[in-house]
Amino acid sequence: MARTHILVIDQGTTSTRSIVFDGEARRVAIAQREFQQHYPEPGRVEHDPEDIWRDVLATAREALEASGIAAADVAGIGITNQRETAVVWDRASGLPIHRAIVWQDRRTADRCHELRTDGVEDLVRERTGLLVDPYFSATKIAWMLDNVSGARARAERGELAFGTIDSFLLWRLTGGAVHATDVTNASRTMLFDIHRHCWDAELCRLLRVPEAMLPSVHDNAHVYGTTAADLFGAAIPVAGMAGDQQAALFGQACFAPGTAKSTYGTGCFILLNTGDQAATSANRLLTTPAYRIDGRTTYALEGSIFVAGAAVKWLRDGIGVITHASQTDDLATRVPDSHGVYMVPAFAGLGAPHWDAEARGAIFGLTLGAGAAHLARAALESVAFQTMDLIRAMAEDGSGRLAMLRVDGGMAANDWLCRFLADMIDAPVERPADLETTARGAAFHAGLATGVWSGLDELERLWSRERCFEPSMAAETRDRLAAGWHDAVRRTLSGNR
Ligand SMILES: Nc1ncnc2c1ncn2[C@@H]1O[C@H](COP(=O)(O)OP(=O)(O)O)[C@@H](O)[C@H]1O
Ligand SMILES: O=P(O)(O)OC[C@H](O)CO
Repeated sequence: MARTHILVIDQGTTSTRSIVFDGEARRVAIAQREFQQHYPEPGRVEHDPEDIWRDVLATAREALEASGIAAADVAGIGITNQRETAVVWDRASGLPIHRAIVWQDRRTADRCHELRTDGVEDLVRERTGLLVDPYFSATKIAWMLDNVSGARARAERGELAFGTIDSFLLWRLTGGAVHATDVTNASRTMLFDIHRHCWDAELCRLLRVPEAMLPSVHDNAHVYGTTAADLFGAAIPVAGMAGDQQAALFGQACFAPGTAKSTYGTGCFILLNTGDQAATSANRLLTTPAYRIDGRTTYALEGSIFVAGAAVKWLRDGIGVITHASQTDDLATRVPDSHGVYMVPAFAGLGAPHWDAEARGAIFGLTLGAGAAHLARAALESVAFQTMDLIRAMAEDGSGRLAMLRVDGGMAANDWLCRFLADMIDAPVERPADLETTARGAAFHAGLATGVWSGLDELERLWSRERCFEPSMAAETRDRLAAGWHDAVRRTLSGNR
């Protein structure tokens, strides 16, 4: 019997999901686990790679069991992951030498400042499409090599391996046989030349990362290796890998230049397909590979927002204003406006277009009339305002007016947010029938590599829309709200650090 199902491992910032898709890309089963975040000091965020591995195995086995599909009927595994998060492990034992340093971690802000002062930024922009920021992996890797005793010498001798989460999982899934990554994850390290498609020796030297510890880099749809037989009862090919934001673009079937998606998870990442052109931005957006299939690269412009759902999580876990994230929908609907309250959620600095690692969160306009509903509304509004700024930046960079924006991620379940977003970007917001588009994108890659699906036309037909939110706000109201937001951002950037 032909193998027709795909198992996807979606390893996000706050949770790990495994999902089984059938040959029509329909979700058959899902298993999910939240895992522990470590905040050892202000500005530092770490994950224990062993927690991640434990949850990957547990959810993959659970999803397989719930689907009723035998491992032998799975055509391939797709992996998609939180990007940039850096793991360094010992090749002989397979054990990490330090907890993973997460993409939100700001500990290397000073080092990045130094690099900018040394004039490295232009080279980084030109070769990698990125800016010098602690967000990306390179300075996190160097930090581990400099702060774990003996690590740098071991890395230089080739005893240590670096990987983003995809690469670490591939290593574990294949029983230590394969050390590889895909082009989208490689491109987030600040070490990968996105035009020549290889690790850049000069950047490795400047950023002090020995090339001996880097994985080999492949297409997104590619058979990377097979799982160790004892893990699932049958060997399964690992046939697709992609960073979660690029996977979401693919899962949203944004295959044509000019199409865009925005994913609302912990952070929010807007990617605009620019075709085979690695378009550059005059507004501090990133240039990044969207996918590479059969050796052909499609690029995207990316706007990276560090805090989206995390602001809602903070309302829940940080200050206890809500007990469940979805309550923000109802709370925001209950009040006619935010009562002049603006939240600038710079909890982890500000990403595009400001790139200010030192900025800290702020709430403006509090009066005695402000309550929980206004705070919840201000948090949701801040996510839409940030999206608006980045879509305007893309338009200024020459993308033209956006015809529509496809949304996904856990927070896109929020109807109020989607309506407000359509108003603020003044374009329709389309929500797909299944919000698990990140996993779908990874499934598409694994399905292409294993022959479950034949090409992009077929994948486009598998996408379906659940709802479209049309803009209806008066331009004058939009301009007034946007002006209030920009004023709050200005004040945050000038004084709050
Ligand atoms: N209905 C909702 N309204 C607002 N925020 C939500 C809603 N549901 C989930 N969220 C937020 O979305 C995030 C979870 O989305 P998810 O895509 O699972 O994130 P990740 O992949 O980064 O772990 C959480 O930060 C949560 O606060
Ligand atoms: O975990 P998410 O979905 O917020 O995604 C994290 C991004 O990949 C970070 O670049």
